[in-house]
Amino acid sequence: MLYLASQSPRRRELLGQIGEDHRTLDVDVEEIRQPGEAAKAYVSRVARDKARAGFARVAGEAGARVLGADTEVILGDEVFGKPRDHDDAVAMLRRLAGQEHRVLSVVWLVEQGAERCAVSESTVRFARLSEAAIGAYVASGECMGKAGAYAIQGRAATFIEHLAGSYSGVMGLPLYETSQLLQGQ
Ligand SMILES: Cc1cn([C@H]2C[C@H](O)[C@@H](COP(=O)(O)OP(=O)(O)OP(=O)(O)O)O2)c(=O)[nH]c1=O
Repeated sequence: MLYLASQSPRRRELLGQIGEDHRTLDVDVEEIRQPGEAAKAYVSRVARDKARAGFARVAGEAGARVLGADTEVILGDEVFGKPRDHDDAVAMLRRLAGQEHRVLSVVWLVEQGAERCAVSESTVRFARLSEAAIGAYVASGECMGKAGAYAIQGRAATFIEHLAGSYSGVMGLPLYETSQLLQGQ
């Protein structure tokens, strides 16, 4: 049985999109970047911790495989996770406006005796945004629970001038890379 160790509705929907039959596991992993920890190392560590925490719950089942993922928005050396509140979301969107940033999604697959991962890195360019546009977006509530305080699959689609990489990766689960991982590639 394949498990997805995630509480993210986007990840559940995305894994369903490619027809992968799975069950979900609710895991709670602390997302705190260590001082000096490189962005990619941090995203990978958190994704692996989620997959390991999930696997610990089902390790007794023969053939259990567990996916865990993490997505973060990276601007220069800064890592933007999910905003704490609306003020934090406004501050993130002000920084992203008119700029190009990276979105890093790492997926780990943990099973008995093996742990493997896949990485997806995308580049997203935001249009310049007025204070009114940022205010209206944050008031819509869509920013909450999303890395970088935006959702490409939602109204924030109107902010994105250019994307190079993986749409599903930005949304939280890179489907090409995940399917390669599941096929053992
Ligand atoms: C950039 C971006 C992120 N997101 C979401 C995907 C993730 O759910 C979230 C990033 O937070 P994560 O910490 O990666 O995931 P999560 O806490 O939501 O879920 P879990 O740890 O249980 O798997 O941001 C979008 O939905 N759209 C976007 O465009």
